[in-house]
Amino acid sequence: MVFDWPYTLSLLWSRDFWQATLTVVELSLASWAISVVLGFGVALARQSPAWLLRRTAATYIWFFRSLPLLVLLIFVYNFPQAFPSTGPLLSQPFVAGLIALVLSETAYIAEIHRGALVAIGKGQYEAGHVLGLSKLGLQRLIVIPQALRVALPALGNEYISIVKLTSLVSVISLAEILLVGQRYYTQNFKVMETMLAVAFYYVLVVTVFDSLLRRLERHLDFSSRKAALSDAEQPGVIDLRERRVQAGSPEPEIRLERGGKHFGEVEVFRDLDLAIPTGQVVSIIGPSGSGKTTLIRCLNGLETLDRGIVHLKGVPVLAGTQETATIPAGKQKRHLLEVGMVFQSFNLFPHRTVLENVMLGPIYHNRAPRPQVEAAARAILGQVGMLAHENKYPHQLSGGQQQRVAIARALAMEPSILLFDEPTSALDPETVGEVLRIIADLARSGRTMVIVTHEMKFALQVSDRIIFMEKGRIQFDGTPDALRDRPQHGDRLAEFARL
Ligand SMILES: Nc1ncnc2c1ncn2[C@@H]1O[C@H](COP(=O)(O)OP(=O)(O)OP(=O)(O)O)[C@@H](O)[C@H]1O
Repeated sequence: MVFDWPYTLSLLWSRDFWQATLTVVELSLASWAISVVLGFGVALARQSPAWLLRRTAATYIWFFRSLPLLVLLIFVYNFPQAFPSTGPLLSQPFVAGLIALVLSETAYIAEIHRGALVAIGKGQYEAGHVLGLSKLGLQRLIVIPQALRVALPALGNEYISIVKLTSLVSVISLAEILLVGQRYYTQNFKVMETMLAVAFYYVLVVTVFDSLLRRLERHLDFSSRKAALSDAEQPGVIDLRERRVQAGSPEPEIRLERGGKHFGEVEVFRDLDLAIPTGQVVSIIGPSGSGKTTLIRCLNGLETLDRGIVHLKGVPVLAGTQETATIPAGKQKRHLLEVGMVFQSFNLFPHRTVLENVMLGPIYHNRAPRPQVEAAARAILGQVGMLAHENKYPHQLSGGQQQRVAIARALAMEPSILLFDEPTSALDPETVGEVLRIIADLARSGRTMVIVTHEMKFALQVSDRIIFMEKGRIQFDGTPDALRDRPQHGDRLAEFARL
């Protein structure tokens, strides 16, 4: 047999093949784009706390992954036999092919998204929560950009699979590349020559889109961006120590009334009362597992209380799940913006620069026009000594620098109370000092602060009040001097504080 090269080459500018290639591109892109969006919804539903939603999503994924696409195509195309009213729509091979591909691909893509969503740490959601982002805002600004970057290589792969799967649509007579090839070789019997041209068109589509997806991947890959120092001028340096807050309000800045919390069998605390007056700096110390972190997480709604009420300046803002009082979500959110939080593990948004991290909250809440927010963010970054790093991404910073940015991010929301959850525990000993210096400056500024810490010396130096917690109970609540003056008879606190 002589291979007819001139015939194969002539197929490369065949109008029928180029038309079919356009159909394949349209069908595959539309199927992919729709499945990427719907798949995200199914992935979210798969993780939903609502049992029915979770089960429905899981059943959808199970069913459509089990069903061969060919069966689905024939079923959708012949659906009008049972429901004639769907005829005008589903008897069009392109529409029937699109629906079958979307039904099937949404199930696969949902699992890709789920993998990407799992890769986003709980800390990212918590950081979004303390900045007062709504569920939608959190998805749009924090989750989707990060999940997309994680999922993109697998989504690109799925696109290539879809391009190849479009060849199955030939069974419902859509004039795609394979069907055009079949029509040619059934007339001239030049199977090999025709199929070589068919292969060329598929490879062409895949190669073009693969290179476009790679470009998009590179564009979204913030980890490979250059770490450039900024030469921005410090706009109006404000010394943290000069920003004294008016103290002396009759109501405590924050108050927990009869707080109770347990995790399963473990009761963390019960009937706990705590009131922090405006301008007071309180350090909470105590052995591991005594409930310090859970306590401050309950103060800003990161953990739900079982019992008790949290009041901000006398207004109830959070109620335990077993309380009869309910507080509207909108009211909770508005008030909780007053409570800033700095986490042990920083929880900066890795896909945003230092400046963008600091600006995110005020921009989201429309606190001021963008140039004003930017100037304020730069001023705060200057205060924490991070202005030169404003254009860097979090992974390009040391732990201490990341924590200073996290403090700046919390300050940018102008909270009336700042909670610190072991802010130096994740740091190298060399960088602990730089973060403690910033916190000490803030403490001297008259801000209301609650610091959970294991840094005893630091707590004694900067705090107005020390609380020692053990087994969920407050065992000591007094000034640093009162703690130092305690008789040294080897009790638990003296032993813990090594006084
Ligand atoms: N999400 C959770 N699920 C189940 N148990 C939890 C959870 N978080 C905390 N606990 C438990 O609650 C208790 C108090 O933990 P918490 O983290 O508040 O203590 P801590 O005093 O801050 O400890 P550390 O100083 O080690 O951070 C511990 O027994 C802990 O195991």
